[in-house]
Amino acid sequence: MIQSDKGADPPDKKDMKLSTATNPQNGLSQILRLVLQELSLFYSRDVNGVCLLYDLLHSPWLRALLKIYDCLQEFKEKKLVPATPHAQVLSCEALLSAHDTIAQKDFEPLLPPLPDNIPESEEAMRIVCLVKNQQPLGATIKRHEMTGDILVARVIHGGLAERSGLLYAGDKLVEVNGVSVEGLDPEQVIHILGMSRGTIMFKVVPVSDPPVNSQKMVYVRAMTEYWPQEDPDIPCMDAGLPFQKGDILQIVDQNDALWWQARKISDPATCAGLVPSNHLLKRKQREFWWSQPYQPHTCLKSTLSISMEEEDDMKIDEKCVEAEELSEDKEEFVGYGQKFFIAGFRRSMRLCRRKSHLSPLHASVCCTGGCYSAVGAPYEEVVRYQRRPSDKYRLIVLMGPSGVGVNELRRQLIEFNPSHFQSAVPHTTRTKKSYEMNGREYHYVSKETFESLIYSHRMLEYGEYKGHLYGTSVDAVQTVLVEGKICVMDLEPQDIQVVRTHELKPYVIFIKPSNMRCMKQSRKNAKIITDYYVDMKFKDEDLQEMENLAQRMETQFGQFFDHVIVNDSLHDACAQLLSAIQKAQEEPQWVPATWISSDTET
Ligand SMILES: Nc1ncnc2c1ncn2[C@@H]1O[C@H](COP(=O)(O)OP(=O)(O)OP(=O)(O)O)[C@@H](O)[C@H]1O
Repeated sequence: MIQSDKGADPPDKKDMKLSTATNPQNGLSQILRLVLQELSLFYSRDVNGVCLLYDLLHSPWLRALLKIYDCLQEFKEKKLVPATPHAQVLSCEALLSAHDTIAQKDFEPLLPPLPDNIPESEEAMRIVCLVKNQQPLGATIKRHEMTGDILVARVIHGGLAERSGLLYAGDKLVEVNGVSVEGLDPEQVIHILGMSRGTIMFKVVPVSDPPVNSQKMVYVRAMTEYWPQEDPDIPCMDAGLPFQKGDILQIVDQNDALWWQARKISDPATCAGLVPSNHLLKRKQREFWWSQPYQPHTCLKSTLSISMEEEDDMKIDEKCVEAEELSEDKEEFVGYGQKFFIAGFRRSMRLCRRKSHLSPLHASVCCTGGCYSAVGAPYEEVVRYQRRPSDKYRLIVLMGPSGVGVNELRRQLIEFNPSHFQSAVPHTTRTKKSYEMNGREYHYVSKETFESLIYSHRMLEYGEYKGHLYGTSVDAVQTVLVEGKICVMDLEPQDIQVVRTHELKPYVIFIKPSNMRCMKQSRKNAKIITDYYVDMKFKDEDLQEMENLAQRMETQFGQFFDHVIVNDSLHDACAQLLSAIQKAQEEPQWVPATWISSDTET
């Protein structure tokens, strides 16, 4: 006993103090402390059995248990606060009762029990149970050419199979819902799957090396459209992803050289779909192009032949020179009733622009958009670009069918804030008039100088009108941007490729007419600019032509449009234009990846 007495530690006063100080309210801990104090008196007197009781009560586990009890008591008195505001109304009891109800419930559908007659030799098999709901399973199958085995050809990203993490491309299907697939065609397997409801059980031999998708995520802009339903080559039509020109696609899998998996960023929640790879789509485009009846290239058309209509135009042009020049002068002097001069709105400049793509000079120097869409890259890699405040502003390009209001909107924008928005001063080879100033209305240059600017690719757009050349140079645009202003220019769509450089980072806004009924109403007092007439009113044919041209432009060049504005009410269109320009300059936008890599190189 003495030994045990010696052996027993005296009550730890320090420890007890600590527990009293930290928790004076503790009921059981406190009682235990007092009992131990009492016992320590008998302990020294060696009363029979006291040592045993003392050791028991002094044991760490009992003390820990009592501490936990005390803590729980303390929390019981505290008010529990739910983590989310809408859970305020829930009481603790309600939550526990909900939990118990759910825990006791058997949810549908019940998975079938695993077959118990799996032979030893089938160790390498995997049983996969997927619950089919409204969604497709998200996997495609194929037959191995040599062995005839039915294999999982690909697992679609974001689909049911991929989310289960149980099926991989290359897995061999052995059974579907207990039916052996040996000797079956993929179509027959699909039929079995189609007939199945609820749970589908696959027996598979797992691929030895499940593919790992380590490629980085790539985003592309579709430069062409694709309709899987019209493509007989697609391995699985239902898994195809249709897209239109200009759609931004996230390429999530490029493991297959021919068929990539992609999803539209406008629809990120859906599972991916199959799209032709860059290489395959290019091949398809080329095949399609060659299969079309021969059409002389639009570039060549104008150099080779001048149609009767154009010859007529030329005759009429001659007759109208006087009226034209007069009206130009009037335009200059009146200056649109402005308090300040805005360059680039001259009638001659606007008319030459319209004819620019017909010009032989133009044709010999650059290839137009028609060419581009036939043989150009079907996907353009894009990245998110956010202009930094120290960067120059992005060039704003407006385009639309003649008469839609491109110049009206551009003019209103500049008038609204001339210290922020500006046009570039164009170049011309015509002689300066007495009231004009070099560098204000135009930069007046010789024909040789103008042509050298064209051949050195310093002209963004140019054309010939009444024997004179007119155009806008890169430097003229840069002059505006360097001044810290936003340069707004209008452009014919066939010139779009020339401005798409990392230097200018253009943001292209397409101005579109509204429907005929609205246009008839809104354009009652509008004036059209033509080669022959000054201030002519819009006729129904003009509005119809505008609508047709707008459709053609969208079909052919829609992939380049960053934003589309329907110019119905001028007031609304101006407000939309302002807001679009602000977003272009201040919010992240998709731009060609080459613009950004060029930035880092320089
Ligand atoms: N939303 C609108 N509502 C009413 N009139 C409009 C509207 N937009 C433009 N207009 C008028 O339509 C006429 C043609 O517009 P504008 O000259 O800007 O056309 P455009 O697209 O620049 O084509 P072009 O280069 O052939 O002149 C002008 O009289 C203009 O004031």
